[in-house]
Amino acid sequence: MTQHTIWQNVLDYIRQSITDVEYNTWFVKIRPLGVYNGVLELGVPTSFAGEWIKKHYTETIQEALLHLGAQTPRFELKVIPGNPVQEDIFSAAPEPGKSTDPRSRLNSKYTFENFVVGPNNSMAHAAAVAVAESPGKAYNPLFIYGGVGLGKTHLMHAVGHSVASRFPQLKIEYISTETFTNELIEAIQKDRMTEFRDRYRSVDLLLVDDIQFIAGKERTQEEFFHTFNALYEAGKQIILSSDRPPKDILTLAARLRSRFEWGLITDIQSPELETRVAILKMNAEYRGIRIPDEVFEYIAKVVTSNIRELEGSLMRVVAYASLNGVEISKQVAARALSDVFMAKAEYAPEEILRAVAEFYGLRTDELKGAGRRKEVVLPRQVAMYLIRELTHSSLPEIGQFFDGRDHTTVLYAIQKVQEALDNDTNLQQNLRAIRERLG
Ligand SMILES: Nc1ncnc2c1ncn2[C@@H]1O[C@H](COP(=O)(O)OP(=O)(O)OP(=O)(O)O)[C@@H](O)[C@H]1O
Repeated sequence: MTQHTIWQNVLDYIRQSITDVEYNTWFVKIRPLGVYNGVLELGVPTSFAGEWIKKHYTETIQEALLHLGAQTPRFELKVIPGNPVQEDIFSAAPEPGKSTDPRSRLNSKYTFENFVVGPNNSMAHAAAVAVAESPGKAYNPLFIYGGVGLGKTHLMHAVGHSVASRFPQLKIEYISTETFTNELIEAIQKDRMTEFRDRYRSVDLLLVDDIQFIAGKERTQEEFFHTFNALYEAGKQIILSSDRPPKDILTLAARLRSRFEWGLITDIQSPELETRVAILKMNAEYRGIRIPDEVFEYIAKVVTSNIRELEGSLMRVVAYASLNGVEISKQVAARALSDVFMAKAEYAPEEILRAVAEFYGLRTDELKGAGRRKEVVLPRQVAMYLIRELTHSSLPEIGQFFDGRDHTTVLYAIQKVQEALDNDTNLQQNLRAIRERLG
């Protein structure tokens, strides 16, 4: 099992530095065979592929192993003719739009059985179970919101799996808002609107991820409005996920917002320590890895941000121990995670501006510009506040960045946000979400 963990991490790292063509030609067919005395053994389909990879990618692979914490990065290539495709336990998040069978877009790991219920998500979980038991009848739509990597997609897919096995005749469609938008644009361009409408209006369960991205997209909102109505009136189930509640999705047409509020709105919060430990244990069990309890506790204490990072950290510890030929212990975990948590991010003002603009569904030039519309003023103040907090920029520099404003304007904005943060839990949550986006 461990070699898959390591290889998946290596691939994730390598992908950032090579082209898709290189990746698909040389890396997709490599199979991790095992780790023997700290040496990662990799299976390649032909000796030609082996030689090519050795000649051109040795450094790339070694660098990835170093990054994973291997003291001496070593790997060996073995020719495995016919190279059987193994079951991928790391089935990546589904890529909507790439498959023709909507059910295959559901990630097989994202089931109710694999979902740990804690105080942070029990309401959302209960609502999802109720919907899975009687789609279209319990809560419609079900609107799940919460920060990055906290399990919204997992819960949606879990409903999909459960409905698929209980009611095999029902048609299920999972789609991200981005894909919905892209498909809509394509349908308009290719004059295929009838097909597009038929497809989305004939489903029994529609799962739409990241609906906050519909903000500011008028045509998509219009089309989604009609899809929503058609399904709702026919008693079909709709589940929506978002990083914020409907009332905080600015530039969302009022008629859509009110529809999103018709059913049940439920949130997922960050998990507390016990739930984080339980999630780590479940993950290890799912992947067949044995780890001492104190290591779970250690990881759960240092990684508090989100569950995706929690899982990533567990995998890093497993990979680190295996590559260095040591048993997993608390000390080893601390070493494996040390550089991850030492590095404090330094952001560029542009990056922060972009994250704030995206969050509020605005353009960056609107944030920088002179507009005094209510919807722009607060986001602009938030951007100034975050730039001050997360960069070394001085007040005059920030003023300059915002189209040459005076530093007193920046100071005023920062004070406004500071004051508001004292008792505005909504704003506190929004700032947390933006920081999470920055990573
Ligand atoms: N309660 C849970 N129990 C077990 N695993 C969980 C739980 N919540 C989240 N996870 C895992 O955490 C990872 C991130 O979850 P998911 O992708 O559903 O988050 P998300 O809220 O949809 O994030 P994003 O906002 O980035 O779309 C997944 O691997 C998921 O299986």
